[in-house]
Amino acid sequence: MKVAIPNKGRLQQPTLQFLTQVGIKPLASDERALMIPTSWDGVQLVMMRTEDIPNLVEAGAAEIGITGHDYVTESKADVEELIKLDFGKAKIVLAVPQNWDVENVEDLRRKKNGIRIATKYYNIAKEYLDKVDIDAKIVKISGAAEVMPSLGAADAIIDVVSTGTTLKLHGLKSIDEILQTYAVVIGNKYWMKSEEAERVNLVLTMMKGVISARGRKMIFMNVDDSKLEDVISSLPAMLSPAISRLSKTNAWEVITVAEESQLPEVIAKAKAAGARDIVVVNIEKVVK
Ligand SMILES: Nc1ncnc2c1ncn2[C@@H]1O[C@H](COP(=O)(O)OP(=O)(O)OP(=O)(O)O)[C@@H](O)[C@H]1O
Ligand SMILES: O=P(O)(O)OC[C@H]1O[C@H](OP(=O)(O)OP(=O)(O)O)[C@H](O)[C@@H]1O
Ligand SMILES: [Mg+2]
Repeated sequence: MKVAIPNKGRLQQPTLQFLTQVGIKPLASDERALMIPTSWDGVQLVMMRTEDIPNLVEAGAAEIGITGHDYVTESKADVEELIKLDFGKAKIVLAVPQNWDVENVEDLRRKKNGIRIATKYYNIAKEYLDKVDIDAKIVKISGAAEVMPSLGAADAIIDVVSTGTTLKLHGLKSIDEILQTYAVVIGNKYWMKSEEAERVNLVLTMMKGVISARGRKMIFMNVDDSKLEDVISSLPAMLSPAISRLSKTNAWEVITVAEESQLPEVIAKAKAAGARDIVVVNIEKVVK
């Protein structure tokens, strides 16, 4: 089976890191190779422009692919978004010059008719502008949108923002948020019927396992017999905490899983209930 992944750009490194955790490690090959074998027998990586991945997965170039939700929306490709990933997070916004007396879309609508908006997201922009009833001309570009207003090539832009540094640097401000974006695993509509269906299914299961393990920790602790009930009732768990007898004392080892964000609270409660020797361990995968 083939997995389409970005051949460069912001999503490439996090995608490779994610795949390594899934168990798909690219095997050394020519640096310029666009088709790469991996440590997972029968799984090949195909390197493509992030923007092209939705259409190419629709066309059957790969069973699944990793790209941005923004590009899936923009392309209108007939693919399924199978797994929402926890990287590549950003927003698509409408931005205007900071010195404009415009704070929101209503102000912009009042300002003038026929403004020019530079963007690489033509379809997203068109749909949005129709929805908010702004009469604009879209100037289609393929990058560097932020510089267009100062060059006089456009009045405003629709572009991707994460920290907002680039907007600020070019004297622009966001006045509306159009779309939240993130990396996604997409699938060809027909993969389930392909010869590779079984392998694809297993890869997807492992991908989901990695995502649901993120942000979770495994906790081990020792608890005396007399405190066992109190400690167990203080703990969160996927189903319920596990217990096993310690070999030499009248005590137990209690094991559970908790959200990393809740760890300080969970540990404090367990300690107060009588737990000791608390050990926190990373989880690699949680397969449901
Ligand atoms: N701060 C950000 N700026 C741009 N894109 C981001 C950001 N954060 C996440 N992304 C996402 O990364 C993807 C952009 O990847 P893409 O490879 O097309 O562009 P790039 O990383 O800017 O590289 P290049 O423009 O050099 O080709 C999009 O899906 C986008 O939503
Ligand atoms: O809100 P910020 O954190 O400033 O990020 C936004 C910037 O990041 C992207 O460019 P990228 O760095 O990917 O380079 P590019 O212009 O070559 O696409 C995007 O096109 C913006 O310019
Ligand atoms: Mg870019």
